[in-house]
Amino acid sequence: MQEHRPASAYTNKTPSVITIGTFDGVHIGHKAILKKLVASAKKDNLDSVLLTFFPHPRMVLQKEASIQMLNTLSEKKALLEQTGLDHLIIHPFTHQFSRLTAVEYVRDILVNKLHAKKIIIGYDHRFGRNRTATISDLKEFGETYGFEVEEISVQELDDVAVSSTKIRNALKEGDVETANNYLGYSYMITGTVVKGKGIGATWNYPTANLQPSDTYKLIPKNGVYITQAKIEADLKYGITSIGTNPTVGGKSRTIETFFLDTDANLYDKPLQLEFLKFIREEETFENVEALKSAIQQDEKVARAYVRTHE
Ligand SMILES: Cc1cc2nc3c(=O)[nH]c(=O)nc-3n(C[C@H](O)[C@H](O)[C@H](O)COP(=O)(O)O)c2cc1C
Ligand SMILES: Nc1ncnc2c1ncn2[C@@H]1O[C@H](COP(=O)(O)OP(=O)(O)O)[C@@H](O)[C@H]1O
Repeated sequence: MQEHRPASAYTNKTPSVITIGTFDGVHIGHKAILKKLVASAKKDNLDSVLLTFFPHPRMVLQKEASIQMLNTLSEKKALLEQTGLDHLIIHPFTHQFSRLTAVEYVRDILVNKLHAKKIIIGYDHRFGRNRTATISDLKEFGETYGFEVEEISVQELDDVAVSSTKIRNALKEGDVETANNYLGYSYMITGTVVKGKGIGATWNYPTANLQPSDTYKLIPKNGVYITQAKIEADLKYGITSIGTNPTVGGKSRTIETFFLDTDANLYDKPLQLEFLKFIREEETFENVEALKSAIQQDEKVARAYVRTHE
């Protein structure tokens, strides 16, 4: 897969089959559309192209600082890499770009730049300044400029939209198993290990504090989870606490993991944490002793899980 950023960096001249969208999560519904795209490219000797916008239009137009995404851009790239897609075009969504009229966008970008022969797109796709153009406009443009439009049905699109919303909602409820079923892989948070208060190690439960790489990444509900991560080339299981650590008077939210059976030094190292199962809610314990025995119990639960999953 070749990456092009922005669209003007795309210089390939091979006629293409294109789909357009955020594809946040690259979940099983998205994969079905991408499979269709890649198969269509093969059949008609076209290059498959995904045109995506980053930052997300809502981050730019509505200044939604709180927007939460299932994938960071680099996670999305890694997931798309596995689909057989030929070209990923990441175009920055700016105010200026948003003012392109439908005809300018179709003619200058889709046709002249990307050499569209076919566009596979949802029935409700809207584009151009103020999102006024519809799929029937796109079909008319297709007659003028010589490309075909394949419409993704209500049913197919509903499956996609529903699973995206369901994944977000499931994660916000801590239900990572449902989220993972829709994603087709384990939900992950990517980032770097940073210093914490240094309390964990004094209890024999050192915890790697994960600082997510991107602020827009959706963090699952506060609570304790079974997780896994690659530590120095080995896959290790962990117990991860997401929360404000109320027992020790914490204020800000942290993502802390005690990894089973390792004593690796993880400070300043990259970490990609995969979420496997919710164990329990975050609690405010009477004292540190009660917290420690709760963590011991969490470890037992995790070890039992590992035994049945290895
Ligand atoms: C598996 C696990 C479960 C935890 N559960 C809770 C909890 O329910 N309530 C709480 O206040 N802190 C909880 N903690 C967080 C501890 O308070 C935290 O690890 C401790 O403050 C050490 O932080 P440090 O990395 O800054 O040293 C949990 C930590 C782990 C590893
Ligand atoms: N099994 C382990 N799980 C997590 N971190 C570990 C483990 N063994 C060693 N470490 C190291 O210990 C650090 C955490 O120790 P801790 O006392 O909790 O300090 P901090 O509060 O700075 O996170 C981790 O960042 C990592 O470098």
